[in-house]
Amino acid sequence: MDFKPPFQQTCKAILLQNSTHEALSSHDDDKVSLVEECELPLIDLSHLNLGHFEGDKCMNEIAQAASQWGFFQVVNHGVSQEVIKSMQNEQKRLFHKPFAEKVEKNFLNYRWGNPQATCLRQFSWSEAFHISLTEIPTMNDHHNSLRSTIEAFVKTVSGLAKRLAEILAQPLGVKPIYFEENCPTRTSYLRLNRYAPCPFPSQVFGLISHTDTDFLTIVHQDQVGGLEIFKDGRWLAVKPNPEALIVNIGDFFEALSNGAYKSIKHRVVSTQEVERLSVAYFYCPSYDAVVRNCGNEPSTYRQFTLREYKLQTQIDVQKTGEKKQTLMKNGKMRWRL
Ligand SMILES: O=C(O)CCC(=O)C(=O)O
Ligand SMILES: [Fe+2]
Repeated sequence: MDFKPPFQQTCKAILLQNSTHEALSSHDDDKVSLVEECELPLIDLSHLNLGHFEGDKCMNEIAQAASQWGFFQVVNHGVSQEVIKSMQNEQKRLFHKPFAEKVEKNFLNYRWGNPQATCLRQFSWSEAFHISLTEIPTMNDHHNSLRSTIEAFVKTVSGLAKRLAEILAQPLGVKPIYFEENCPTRTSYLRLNRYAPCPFPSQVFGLISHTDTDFLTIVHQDQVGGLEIFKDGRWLAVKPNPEALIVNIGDFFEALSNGAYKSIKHRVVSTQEVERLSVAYFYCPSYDAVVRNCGNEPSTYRQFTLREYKLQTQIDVQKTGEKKQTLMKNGKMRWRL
């Protein structure tokens, strides 16, 4: 039985339905073009344990990367190469299950493409399992090795996310207990991504441009490459470093920091030849935790909860086919004042 989602048929159907729009489309996110490659700021987390001077320097580097790039990579992060390798093997096994099985059982919240897409630029040529951390202990015994791998990965990555969030919060004057109080483990989640080879990579993205709805995201990408970030008005391809974990600031840290840290747009381009795997850990607050600027200066963001934000995002996606981070901008109805 075939494990592949019907990407090609779906894209053809979208094209048929919407040929005029596709032909006229001139959005800058539409275009897959050759972009320059960049190396993200690389931070060696072992320096945090080298005493005050080195530790403070490392913390400054983290805060600087968050404000200048919104993205950085870390090494000596505590997740062993063995766990990463085993995660990749488990992902392969999981994604290679028959498509019908993945969809019918809605196992681990399986998703593919984008059901709301009305044109190709809204379609993502990828599939994913969205795993809530509360689901992990309840996974049935068929999935013993998947469960133990996920547990090993999450155990380290969740501690890392909290640690990085606390480091980033320090210069903002956010109470050290903030994350302990507002981000219980159960509210974060893991996304296993698979980007299938795509026969027309210049026309459809692996994952369309977006920002992340969380405080921060920790990603491991394999050696294939394809992640691109929007920095200083242009797209840059992130050079893969399979030893490193990528950290990016999400919308909530941007609001909490009153814009000091940047939640920047990113996307994944498709490749024609090989599949690409990545795993992302999303560090989120509980649904009703209030996110507000904690500094002294006047806030450029109005306070909100994850519940409100998700609702707004759903409305935007239904209306426009994509998440509009621009809705964070402006007064009453919008997020950024
Ligand atoms: O696959 C990647 O490198 C990035 C994934 C991503 O941006 C996401 O899952 O939100
Ligand atoms: Fe993302």
